[in-house]
Amino acid sequence: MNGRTDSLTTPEGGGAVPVPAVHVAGVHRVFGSPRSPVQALRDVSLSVAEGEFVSLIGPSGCGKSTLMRLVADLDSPTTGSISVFGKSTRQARLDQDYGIAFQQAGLLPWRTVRGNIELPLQTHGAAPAARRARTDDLLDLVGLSEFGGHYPDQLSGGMQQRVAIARSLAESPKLLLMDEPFGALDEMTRERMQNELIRICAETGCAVVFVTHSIPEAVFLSDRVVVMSPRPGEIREIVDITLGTAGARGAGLREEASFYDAIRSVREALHGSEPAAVRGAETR
Ligand SMILES: Nc1ncnc2c1ncn2[C@@H]1O[C@H](COP(=O)(O)OP(=O)(O)OP(=O)(O)O)[C@@H](O)[C@H]1O
Repeated sequence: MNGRTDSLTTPEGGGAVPVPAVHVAGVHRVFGSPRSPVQALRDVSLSVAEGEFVSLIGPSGCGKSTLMRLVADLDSPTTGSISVFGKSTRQARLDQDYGIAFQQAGLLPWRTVRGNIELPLQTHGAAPAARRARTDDLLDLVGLSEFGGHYPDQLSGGMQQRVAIARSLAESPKLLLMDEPFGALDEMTRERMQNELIRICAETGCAVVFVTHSIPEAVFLSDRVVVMSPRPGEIREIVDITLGTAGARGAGLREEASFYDAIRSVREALHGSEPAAVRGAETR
C-alpha cells in the first residue's frame, strides 16, 4: 500500500493545500433505465496529484473508459463529484487544461496529419511559424516526419493513433487523459512510445491518467496502478510502484528484478483473492 501523503492533506507546518490534477469523490455512474440499470461505477474516489502518473487497470467492462469520459466531461456522474485542477470538469474542458488520446484516434479526415496535430495550436492562436516548428518536433517524436502531408485514411491504425498522441501533446498540457493509447501499436513501437511518454512526463512534469490492459505497461509508466474490480467497477486496490521517478526510468528497467516484482504485485491485486484494501475507497 501507498505511504504517500494524500494530496488533499494539509502538509505538516501548514501552507497551501496542493490542488490535485484530478479529484474524484464518491462517484457512481448508472446507465440504462430505472427498470434495468447498469451500474458501471460504484463509489469511486481517487486523487491524482500534479505530475503523478496513474494507470487504471481491470477486466473488460469494469468502467475504466467510463471514468475517463467523466473526467473529460464527455459524460456526467449519476452521483458524486469530479474536479480537474480544482475546477469543474466543464470549466477544465473549456479551458483546455488537458490533452486527450483515446482508443479511437478521433482524427479529422479532411485535415492532413500536420493539420490534425496543429489543430489545438491553431485554435489557441499560435503563430504559423511556431505551429510549424512545434508540429515538426511532434512528428519527429512519434516517428511520422515523412507523413505530415498524408490524410488519416492513408495511415494504418497504429499510425493514426500516433497522430492522436502527438496532437494530445501539442500544447504541453499539465494533464494527459489517455485511454489505451498504445493498444493498436505493434510491440516495438509500443515500447518506444512508452519510453517517449515517460521522457515527456519527466520533462514537462505533466500528470497522466492512463487506461491499459497491459500490466507491464502500467508498471513501467506509473507511480500508482489503480486496480478495478469487475462490474460494477470499484477500486479494488491501489498499488504503489516504487521504481524511481520518470526521469530515472529507462528502457533497461524492463530487465530488472524490481520490475518483475512490481508486475507480480499488480497481478496479485488483479487476480488475487478478496482485496486487503477497503472496497470502493482509495487506499493510500
Ligand atoms: N453509454 C452507455 N450506455 C449504457 N451502458 C454503457 C454505456 N457506456 C458504458 N456502458 C456500460 O458500462 C460498463 C463499463 O463500460 P466501460 O467501457 O467503461 O468499460 P471498460 O473497463 O473501459 O472496458 P474495456 O476494457 O473493454 O474497454 C459496461 O458494462 C458497458 O456496457
